[in-house]
Amino acid sequence: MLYGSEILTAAQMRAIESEAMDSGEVTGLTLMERAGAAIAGQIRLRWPKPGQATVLCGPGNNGGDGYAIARLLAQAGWSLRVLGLDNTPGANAAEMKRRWLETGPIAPLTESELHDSPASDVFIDAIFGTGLTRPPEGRIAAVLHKLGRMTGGSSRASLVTVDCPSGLCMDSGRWLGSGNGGKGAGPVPLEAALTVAFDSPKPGHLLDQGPAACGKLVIADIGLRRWREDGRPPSLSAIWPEFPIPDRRICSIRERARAVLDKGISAKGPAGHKYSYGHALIVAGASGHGGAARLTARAALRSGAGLVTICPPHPALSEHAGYPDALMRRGLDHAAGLQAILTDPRISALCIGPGCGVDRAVTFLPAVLEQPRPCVLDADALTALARSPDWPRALSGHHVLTPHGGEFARLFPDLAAKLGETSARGPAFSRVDATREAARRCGAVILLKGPDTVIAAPDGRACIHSAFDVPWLATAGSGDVLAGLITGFLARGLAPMEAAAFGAFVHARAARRFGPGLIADDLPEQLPGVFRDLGL
Ligand SMILES: NC(=O)C1=CN([C@@H]2O[C@H](COP(=O)(O)OP(=O)(O)OC[C@H]3O[C@@H](n4cnc5c(N)ncnc54)[C@H](OP(=O)(O)O)[C@@H]3O)[C@@H](O)[C@H]2O)[C@H](O)CC1
Ligand SMILES: [K+]
Repeated sequence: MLYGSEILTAAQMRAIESEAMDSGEVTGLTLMERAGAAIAGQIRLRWPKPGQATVLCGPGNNGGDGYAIARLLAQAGWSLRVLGLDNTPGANAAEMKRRWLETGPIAPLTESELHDSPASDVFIDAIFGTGLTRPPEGRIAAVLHKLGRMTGGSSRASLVTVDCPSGLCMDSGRWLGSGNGGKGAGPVPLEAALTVAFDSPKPGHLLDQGPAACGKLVIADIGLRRWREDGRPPSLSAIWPEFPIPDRRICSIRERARAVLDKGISAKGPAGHKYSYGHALIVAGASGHGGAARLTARAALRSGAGLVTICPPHPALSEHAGYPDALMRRGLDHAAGLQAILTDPRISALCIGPGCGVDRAVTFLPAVLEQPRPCVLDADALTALARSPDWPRALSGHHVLTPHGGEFARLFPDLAAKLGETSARGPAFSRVDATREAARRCGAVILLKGPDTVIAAPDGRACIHSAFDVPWLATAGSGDVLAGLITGFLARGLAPMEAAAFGAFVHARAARRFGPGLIADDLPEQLPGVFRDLGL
């Protein structure tokens, strides 16, 4: 499995925190002090000259962190205005509140007090963290609304959030009380410059509205590693461009990439020949639609598969002449023809869908699905699949489905509808929940495309691949290239979950390497450089 870093849900984080405290080796107050120090440190790193800060403290331990931050910044010469609630929080937060009161006053946490605050270099949102259970309402909703307006848009540089922007569900990256896309009855979504979270990223930092809301994400080590690393494999991990946690057992993407490829039965080595690296077959479509399948085939070739054959109908063969000459072409008109080709045991993976045409995919799907080779189903094949009754029964663990949101909705309309519903209680249903459930139902690996691509296996393993930093990857044909990469890695012998995760990773690396102005044709050409950069 290709891991970037482990992701913990809010409940898992709480459990680890409790375990640490129960051990007697660390107290909750120490953890809170470390959390406060980590955030105060990050603020001082970015604003080295002491300035004016306004800290908004909520009812629980997130608020406790806020009081600790206020005290530490005041000790460092900052001017502070602290807004808080007239409540008695849990013991640790109460102690932090008491310590702050030795330094300065607490104004009521209201919209008008926030409005009257002196101009601030930094606003610190310590209202809700992992303990958010429902959408903010009433007075706190009004405060968040005001905070969003004061720090959004061009002034967003001044908002720092403790653990997460308040109101954001840490398990889903959705604003509680809002429908899909952050719209609905919730507060003005906050747009932070910086979010400092503790120990591990949470799904909500990387999914859906989370990345836009969090801004720059920093993960602070508060000394919980020993209780986190209990030997169990992570059930959810992230692959993302930045790896801010250097001590993680799963941090080095280069090492992981090498290990993943070495595990493939056909890792390229000095003694290999082309058939050792697999043979990928791409079912292409009729004349006029050849580009998509050829992008897939070129990506499969560049992924390191030993041979790639593209199979359009005979009349369309001429359309595929020319570059790349390494690509093999073979006419394919009937399902029986496919069965004949597949008597060659050296064909080690298939792809059907890109540029295939839905009718042709309908014709070929039964023959593709009934044989045991690993196979990527993309684009038109997913539309064709959704049309066949009881389709989940035709799939199994060697199939990889790569739907975008629309294709996912065709295959799993109930899950897509649930993702669009307004969540009145946390945790909200997430893209990880939806993808995991989809994989479980059909027994195949599902890769749900997006800037927050989620990959899930039927056994519950899941991975988020974050590519919010490469918006230019959303270009025509980009998905065809991804399908080709995964097919190539399958042909080389990677397990379906690994092939999908590694495909997503390499795909985004290629886009990142090229930069803006990218078209899908550029992606396969970037792959040699990507592999070289990874030392593969
Ligand atoms: N991870 C760690 O090891 C550490 C985390 N720290 C910080 O602690 C918070 C989590 O603290 P917690 O107290 O569990 O939760 P919150 O502070 O986020 O909020 C809990 C209180 O808020 C109430 N609540 C929840 N939703 C709403 C709402 N919509 N409106 C009003 N009030 C709400 C909730 O009340 P309930 O009625 O739901 O019980 C709680 O009173 C974590 O994020 C970190 O910042 C530690 O400081 C360091 C270790
Ligand atoms: K917060």
